Amino acid sequence: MNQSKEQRILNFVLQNAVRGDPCSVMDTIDKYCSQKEWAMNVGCEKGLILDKTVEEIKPSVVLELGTYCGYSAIRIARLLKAGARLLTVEFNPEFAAIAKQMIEFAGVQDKVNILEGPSEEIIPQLKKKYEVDTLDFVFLDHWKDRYSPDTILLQECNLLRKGSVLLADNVICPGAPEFLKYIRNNPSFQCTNYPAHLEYMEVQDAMEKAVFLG
Ligand SMILES: O=C(NC/C=C/[C@H]1OC[C@H](O)[C@@H]1O)c1cc([N+](=O)[O-])cc(O)c1O
Ligand SMILES: [Mg+2]
Repeated sequence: MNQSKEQRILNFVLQNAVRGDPCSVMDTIDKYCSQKEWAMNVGCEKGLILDKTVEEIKPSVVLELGTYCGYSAIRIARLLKAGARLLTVEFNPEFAAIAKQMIEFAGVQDKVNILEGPSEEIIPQLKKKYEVDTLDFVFLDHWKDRYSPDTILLQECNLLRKGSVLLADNVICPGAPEFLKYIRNNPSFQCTNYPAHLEYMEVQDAMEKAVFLG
């Protein structure tokens, strides 16, 4: 049975990146996906916006929705302080298995917990099963039509506190119009838009940051 694109990306990393070096893994994934096969990693341009947001917040507890191959999980985890942790949710078991190997190769596995399953099932479990009080930072990069229902669910589960920061990828391409409408009209959120390009393409995209005001 021929390999998946995600398996080819992992193999390229295992053969070309430096084990234990997160930047080397990120650079190698970006190299493969810009030169050989496009894939939906946040990429290096939008990755810098993600880096700056994480460095600004210095979060202790991070939730990522949409792990895929683990590129952004590695990107975030490499910047986390000692004792801080990233919970990343992935619905697709094949992607979760690839991400696990990618994260271990990068050497950030001690900071990352991959939670397999649909976000709408996992979010309500975060407090009791995963011992989360509130989330300092949430990176939304999963199904675009889940961004607003999951943001509502995070609030219903009391997982946001005054100052919690959401950062959403792809609000222009593929687009998350319902999320933008919801979040920009909600007085409980202070929104900022960061124009950028779709990963590895000369196509307009943007990220949206939303700070929960409590
Ligand atoms: O669908 C996208 N992301 C949805 C990801 C979905 C993943 O999370 C849940 C699902 O199991 C999948 O593994 C996407 C699509 C494009 N795109 O250009 O098509 C670009 C991006 O950055 C994206 O995050
Ligand atoms: Mg994305």
